[in-house]
Amino acid sequence: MFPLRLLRTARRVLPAKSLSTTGQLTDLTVDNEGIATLTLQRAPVNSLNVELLQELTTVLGQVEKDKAKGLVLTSASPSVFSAGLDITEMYNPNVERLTALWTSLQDLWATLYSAPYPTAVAINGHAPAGGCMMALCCEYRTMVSGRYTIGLNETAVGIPVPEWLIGTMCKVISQREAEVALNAGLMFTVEEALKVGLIDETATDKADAIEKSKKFIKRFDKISPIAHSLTKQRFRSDVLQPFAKNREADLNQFKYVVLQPEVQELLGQIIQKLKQKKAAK
Ligand SMILES: CCCCC/C=C\C/C=C\CC/C=C/CC(=O)SCCNC(=O)CCNC(=O)[C@H](O)C(C)(C)COP(=O)(O)OP(=O)(O)OC[C@H]1O[C@@H](n2cnc3c(N)ncnc32)[C@H](O)[C@@H]1OP(=O)(O)O
Repeated sequence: MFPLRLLRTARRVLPAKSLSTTGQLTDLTVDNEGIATLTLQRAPVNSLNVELLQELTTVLGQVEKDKAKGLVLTSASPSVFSAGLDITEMYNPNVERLTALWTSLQDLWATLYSAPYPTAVAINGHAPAGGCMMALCCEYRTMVSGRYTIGLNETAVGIPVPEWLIGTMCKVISQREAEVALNAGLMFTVEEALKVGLIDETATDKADAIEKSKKFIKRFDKISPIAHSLTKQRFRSDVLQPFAKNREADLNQFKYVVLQPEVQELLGQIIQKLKQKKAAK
């Protein structure tokens, strides 16, 4: 059984910044209404390495412990929300580090997806793969308009999408749209994402996206925290429960897939392409 995470007492409204912490890779601030904003700040593209994944999970635990009214997730980059898993962590990897990478990603997904407080994301740039995964975990998605893309492109980088992530996507867009997109690793433009329901609304800029996210969190001002958290977890339990049972198998499959020579070759080509792109800029 996936442990239920209920907020048993009312959320506190804390004075501005009382919970604020700045880790190396993230920044957490709390406004005077008690809404926490967690900003990814691992330059240049917030790629998720072991340290960033672990710091995010720790900070989410802090947000829960301190009973913030809700959480807005965003990024400090001007054009990238998150580039997903750090590809260099998967290329010619040290197996212990690869294990830590996947275990930390599992922890982050489980913590954010089952968060007992309301969550929203202000997607202020590209959100491929793990970036899209974090957005999908939130209850409300606002994305800044522009030439950005969002989606689960794992198959394009040689990685099969795990069941729990397919389940997360199918809770947001139709199974048909999800199957077509995930099988081929398709990315959505902002307009396409809005059309299929992958995002809930667009924003003119990051400030607008954060304001819209906070407006969503304020919808819960008069809702009992226990009613909210239990209902949310019931909606998500059919994805959370099997995940909890299959964590070890999921980890072993990930390591098996990533260590395949053809996947290593593909990852090497992607790293090379990213380098060439930079050189051409
Ligand atoms: C059943 C079996 C179970 C197996 C389970 C397996 C997988 C589970 C699947 C899903 C779970 C969630 C995890 C998914 C896996 C991933 O996340 S893989 C990562 C996929 N990400 C990408 O493909 C994105 C690649 N990057 C880009 O497309 C672009 O960088 C960008 C994000 C669109 C930004 O473009 P921009 O022009 O602004 O920047 P640059 O491209 O110039 O990049 C700047 C800088 O950053 C480096 N970089 C970019 N992306 C990554 C990355 N993902 N990891 C590491 N480094 C990255 C790039 O190399 C540049 O570096 P520099 O040259 O040193 O400056």
